[in-house]
Amino acid sequence: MPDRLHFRLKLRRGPLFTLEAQESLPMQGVTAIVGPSGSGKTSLLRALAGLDMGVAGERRITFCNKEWDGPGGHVPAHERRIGFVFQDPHLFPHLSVAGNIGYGAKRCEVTSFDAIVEALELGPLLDRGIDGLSGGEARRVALARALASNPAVLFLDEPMTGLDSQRKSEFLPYIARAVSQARVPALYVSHSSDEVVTLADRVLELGQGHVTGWRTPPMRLTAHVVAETGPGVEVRLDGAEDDGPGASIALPLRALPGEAVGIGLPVESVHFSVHHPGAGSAIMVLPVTVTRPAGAEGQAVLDVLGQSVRVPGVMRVPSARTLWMSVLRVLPRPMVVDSTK
Ligand SMILES: Nc1ncnc2c1ncn2[C@@H]1O[C@H](COP(=O)(O)OP(=O)(O)OP(=O)(O)O)[C@@H](O)[C@H]1O
Repeated sequence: MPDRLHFRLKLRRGPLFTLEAQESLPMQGVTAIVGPSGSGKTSLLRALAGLDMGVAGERRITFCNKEWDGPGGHVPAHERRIGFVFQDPHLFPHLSVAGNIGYGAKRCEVTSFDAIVEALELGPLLDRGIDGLSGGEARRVALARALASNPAVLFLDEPMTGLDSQRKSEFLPYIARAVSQARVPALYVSHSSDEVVTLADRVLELGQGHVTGWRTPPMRLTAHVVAETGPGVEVRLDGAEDDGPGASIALPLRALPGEAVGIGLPVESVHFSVHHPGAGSAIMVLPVTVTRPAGAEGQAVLDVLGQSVRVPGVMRVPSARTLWMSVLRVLPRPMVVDSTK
């Protein structure tokens, strides 16, 4: 079982808002924290980080069996080994890109500077000043600086704020790569679950200062537009057979034939069977292979027509087993994760 971050908090922010939340988060992979504006996402992250200690209230926080806040005392924020990436990159204007990344590294023993620079493709920028970096480059530098501080956990608070959708979809794979290569767990705050769907292993929802539940991230697949249909487009998964229960889905989206579209299928609409389900109510039936069975965290990895897809651990079946995946219905409709439009 992975280590966990346990917390129980009751903190008053202003006259009208109280963060009252209790949860236990696995410290493995990416945990997205989503919720509407003002629901307390940033307040939660700051409380867990040990910032805002002036706010009166109750705090019990244990990170990987180490008490951060509680009867045993208080670990100051700078000793929690949190790599923080904020909405604003907050880079040091007097330092080069390399200097910014190395700033965190100076305070800790770090051997992975080169690996971080490589994972985030920052090599060509190292000698530059930070003036003139694009929004996406600045975010990569901020992420690299956080990783170089050798963190035990990353806290990402809407790090893509202000980036356009093209830059967002470019930045996401960098986060995914950095998190998996550095093997550091991450809490990722976002307004939009679409934004983190490619990253998150699990999604915690907040509403009005309370945890309202856990949501399973949709299964993400890439498809290509095959036709415009008037109200939208028809998309098809690459490699799907032309006949049989279609591998195509109608999407309410403006896009041109040939364009790639990322779609998220709600897991409630996806079923698996050992035998072909035959013609029925499925709008899509596809053969899939189990690449990695569900582990402790309940995520299995499947090969779906050459795409690697993570799904909750419904299948405790051996590797290499072939199954049939039926998309029975799509609730409320396939979520458009990203597109070039
Ligand atoms: N320093 C403060 N003083 C008074 N009220 C505060 C303070 N910080 C936050 N709040 C209030 O706490 C509530 C939660 O704010 P918070 O920033 O945690 O929400 P959020 O979910 O991160 O919002 P957003 O998505 O807009 O960033 C809001 O009502 C906010 O006005």
